[in-house]
Amino acid sequence: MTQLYAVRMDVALPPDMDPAARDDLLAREKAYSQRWQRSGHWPHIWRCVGQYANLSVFAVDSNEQLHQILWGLPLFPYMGITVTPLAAHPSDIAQDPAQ
Ligand SMILES: O=C(O)CC1=CCC(=O)O1
Repeated sequence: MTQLYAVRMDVALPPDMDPAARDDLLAREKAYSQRWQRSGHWPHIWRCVGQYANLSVFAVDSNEQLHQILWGLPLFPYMGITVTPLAAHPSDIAQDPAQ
C-alpha cells in the first residue's frame, strides 16, 4: 500500500564550496529529483518562500523506500531533513462520501 510523507529539506551548502563543484552537485540533485518525480513517487515539491528549503510529498511503498530515496539525494550531506508520515483527515471532503 502506498504511504504518504511530507518531507521538509533545509539546504546548507558550505559558503566556500567551489562554484564548479556546486553547479555539478545542483545539476545532479535536479536530475535525481526529476527522475523520482517522473516515477510518481515524488508528486510534489514546493519552495518554502524566502528560505533555501523545500516541502515535498512522497508516495512510497515503505519507510525503507523513502529512506533509500532520501539517502541517495546528492545534496543529502548538506541537508537537514524532517519526515512527517501523513494519514487521511476525517474532514477532507475528498474522503467524505456525503460531499
Ligand atoms: O530545495 C532544494 O533546492 C533542494 C532540492 C531537493 C530536490 C531538488 O531538486 O532540489
